[in-house]
Amino acid sequence: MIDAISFKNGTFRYLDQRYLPLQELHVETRDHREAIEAIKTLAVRGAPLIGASAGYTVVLGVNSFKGSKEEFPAYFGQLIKDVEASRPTAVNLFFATKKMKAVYDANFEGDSLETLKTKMTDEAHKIYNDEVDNCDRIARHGVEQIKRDCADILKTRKLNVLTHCNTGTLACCGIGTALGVIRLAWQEGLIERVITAESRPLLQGLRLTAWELEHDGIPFISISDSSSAFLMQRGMIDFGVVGADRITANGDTANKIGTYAHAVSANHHGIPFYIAAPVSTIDITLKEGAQIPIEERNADELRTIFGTQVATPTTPVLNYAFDVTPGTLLRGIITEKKAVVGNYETGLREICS
Ligand SMILES: CSC[C@H]1O[C@H](OP(=O)(O)O)[C@H](O)[C@@H]1O
Repeated sequence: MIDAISFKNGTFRYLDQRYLPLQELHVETRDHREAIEAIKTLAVRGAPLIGASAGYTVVLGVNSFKGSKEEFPAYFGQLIKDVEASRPTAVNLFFATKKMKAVYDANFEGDSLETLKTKMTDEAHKIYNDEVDNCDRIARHGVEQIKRDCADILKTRKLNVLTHCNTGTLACCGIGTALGVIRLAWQEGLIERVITAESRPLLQGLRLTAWELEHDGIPFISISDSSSAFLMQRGMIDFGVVGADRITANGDTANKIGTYAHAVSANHHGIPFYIAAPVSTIDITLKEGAQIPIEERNADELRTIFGTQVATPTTPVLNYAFDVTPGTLLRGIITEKKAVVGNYETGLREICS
């Protein structure tokens, strides 16, 4: 398995995804500020992995505290704020800090700081291990849903699947969410070919998903984001499955910019389009997608391509990192608990209770 992140003996180790696929560079740190920077710069990325990394980052911060127990509450509060300021959209990050705060609330008064640090480390590992398990369950539910929805096609041939950005081990701790569904579907002989949309501007699809699929020996082709509608029109895509960064109570879903366009095209062509994500990505407190904070990133991510200037430094740019796909365009939302199909208000509330 690809070693995206790990935490051993107080050291956080991550594979710096900015250099993939051309260079596999692992970084080790015991400094929570460096770990926060790794999340901000997408050295570490992907909603579930961001959540797990946020948990370990809190542990790094707690471990480096040298003050008195009386000084700890203020320090811990600032640490949580700093971690939560790293990226705004993936709700997994806040799911993780909420878990870490719960350990603090339950144990600070009665425990020594050393015991508290141990309990927080255990919680961070639990966040990571739960996401590994969630991927396997999501994959199972996803494959069963695809077998139902694509049964007619499967009578005569295998399926061609579109995916966007990266939702594999590099994003999810385990086999992946959408890519986990694809991996299991491939193992079960359902997949002819994977079509990975490049995912401008940081090219998570062209660089990372392609690297993971090549690593697994799964046949794929990469396309420009704007090609998906044309391939659908030509009958080259049978279904789409992507990940998520935040899903609201009505099924509206924030995911990498470009997802909405794929979903509109899929809907136009009558092609099933799924979200695959753990329950930790569902924000049931938000009624609809318009409430999701959408990250705007540095304009130079568009003006340059990995260090090469392609537009003038003064070119005006709007660089949204995510868009929001209405639940009405989704065939289903596949979670570790079940595939929610149809009434998302009811179905999502049920699995979040
Ligand atoms: C399995 S969720 C991965 C999710 O996160 C990605 O965003 P980023 O690369 O900016 O962290 C993208 O939205 C993926 O779908």
